Amino acid sequence: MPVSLYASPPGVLFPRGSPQEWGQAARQPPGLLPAQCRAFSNNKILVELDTSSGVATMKFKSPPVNSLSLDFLTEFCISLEKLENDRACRGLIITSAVPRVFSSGLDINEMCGKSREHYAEFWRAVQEMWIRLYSSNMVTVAAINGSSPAGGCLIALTCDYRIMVENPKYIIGLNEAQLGIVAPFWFKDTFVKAVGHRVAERSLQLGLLHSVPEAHRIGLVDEVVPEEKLQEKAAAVVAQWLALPDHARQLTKSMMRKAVLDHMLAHREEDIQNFVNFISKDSIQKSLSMYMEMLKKKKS
Ligand SMILES: CCCCCCCCCC/C=C\CC(=O)SCCNC(=O)CCNC(=O)[C@H](O)C(C)(C)COP(=O)(O)OP(=O)(O)OC[C@H]1O[C@@H](n2cnc3c(N)ncnc32)[C@H](O)[C@@H]1OP(=O)(O)O
Repeated sequence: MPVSLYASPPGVLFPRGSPQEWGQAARQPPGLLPAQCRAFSNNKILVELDTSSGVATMKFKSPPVNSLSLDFLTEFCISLEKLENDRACRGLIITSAVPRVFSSGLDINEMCGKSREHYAEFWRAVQEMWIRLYSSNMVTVAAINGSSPAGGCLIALTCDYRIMVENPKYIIGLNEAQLGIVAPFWFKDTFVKAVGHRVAERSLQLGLLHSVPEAHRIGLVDEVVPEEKLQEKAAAVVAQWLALPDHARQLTKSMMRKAVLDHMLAHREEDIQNFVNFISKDSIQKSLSMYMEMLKKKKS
């Protein structure tokens, strides 16, 4: 019997209704998937569950860069909730269906020129995503097949294990400082837990985006593999973790993560107010606009 880490997840984000109804229309037509496979999909995410192994693969499919918009985050949380409530699912591999990018992080458009109410709603959705993934009962593995800055890196850090594809063009890290913004305390805590205080402090202050070998060296990713080996490796890692009794692994996970999770939950509303006040400042809006301009110029 799975042990619930947080028996009643916060769930403030969702329009209450039936999560079962969601995605039905997008189910794969019969015959395209093996009998032991179930799939559901929405605009931005595809999930395939292999019921024989109990492992689901979640693929981000929101081109051009899988940025974490409010819609994306909502669909992500609903997908996580569905899997968490599905007794057939014990493990989750998160990866990207968009070439060369795992996720570009929070959608900067959601943080520019919007109302305070919008910023609050957006930030609550970012928190919700992290809470659900960080407290998940499932074994979670990030199969990072592309660049993964800022919020994209946070998703990977929030998983139990990270495997990244070796590619000299891919980068990963919490680069918020480079945008003139600040990674909040729970991003920082998640990072510190993975790489240790000294490495995290230097990386955060400088807003570093690490190459794949460097990310491996500092412990930001656990393993590096060639692209063609990624799915096989991720499946092997999940199988290894799932070989343990669920209750022992889940309680251990809960114990290891409790302090960080409790700290965040205790300061959730304050964190939303901090975000809204911070992001509404003219100087921050200017920094973000300049960063977006820079991204666009880089292309031309
Ligand atoms: C006191 C403390 C209080 C606490 C305050 C809290 C403050 C806020 C904390 C916020 C926390 C997290 C922040 C983030 O996650 S911000 C997002 C940071 N992300 C990045 O810096 C990544 C930027 N993108 C890239 O580097 C590259 O796009 C890429 C991912 C490496 C891919 O490169 P590419 O060459 O394949 O693609 P590119 O041509 O650059 O981009 C294609 C189009 O996508 C647009 N775009 C890219 N990233 C984003 C994004 N994050 N949001 C929105 N749009 C994005 C890009 O502009 C291109 O658009 P277009 O085609 O030109 O229109």
